[in-house]
Amino acid sequence: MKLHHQITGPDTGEVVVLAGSIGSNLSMWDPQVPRLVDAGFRVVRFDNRGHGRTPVPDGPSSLADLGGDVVELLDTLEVERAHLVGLSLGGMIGMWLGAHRPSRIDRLVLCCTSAKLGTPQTWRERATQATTKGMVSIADGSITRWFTPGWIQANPGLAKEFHHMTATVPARGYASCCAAIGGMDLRDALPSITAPTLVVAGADDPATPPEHARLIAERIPDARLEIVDDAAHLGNVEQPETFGDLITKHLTAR
Ligand SMILES: O=C(O)CC1=CCC(=O)O1
Repeated sequence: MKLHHQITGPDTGEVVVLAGSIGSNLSMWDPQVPRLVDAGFRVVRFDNRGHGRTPVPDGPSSLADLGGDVVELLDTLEVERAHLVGLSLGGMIGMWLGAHRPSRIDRLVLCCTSAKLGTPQTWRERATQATTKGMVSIADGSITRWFTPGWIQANPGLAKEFHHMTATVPARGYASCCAAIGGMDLRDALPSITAPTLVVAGADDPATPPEHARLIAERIPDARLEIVDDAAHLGNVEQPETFGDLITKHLTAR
């Protein structure tokens, strides 16, 4: 599927693809783009299928479908090899690509993500909630997982914007990506990833807690783990400087 995307930064820069969470759109990466562009990268970010301005697929998707979308995007842009920074569902896409399309991936940063999350039933229920109760009910739940209570209290305007971001995702698009997460188990694929990998977790993330990050870092050869304090699931928004530093240092380390 053709992904709606946005490119920022010099044509000659190494390409960094930013892959986001379920219920988001490419603007979730706003805090990291200027830093990456300053470091000389050409930043490519996209809306997952069924999210933002990318079309809604017919029926459930698999993680291989979402990974295939990114490969198609790289092909369209004539990019042979890119770094990938993914958060949550975006990190799952990154792990899938690292394991199944290793020639297309340079370095990986896997933020607030999991190699296996919940059960197929959990995600069928989430999909049914989206299509029967509506996306405002999904957004009401997401916001409490995405941010710590203190951050929401201190940033009511931004919290409202992120609530709106999820509430306006098409329910069938969200449900399609729920199926991809429910059907995913990347645990046995992790040891085959050869890309230099940084795993970042939010210490207060209730959705993909630090122990999920630890498992990923233990199974990917030579991966490094960082746990960021005072961050829930959208750690890149709650702790933008720390995430920006970690990502940029990992991608530029020689
Ligand atoms: O449940 C949430 O909103 C957190 C989450 C799990 C996978 C993902 O992309 O976001």
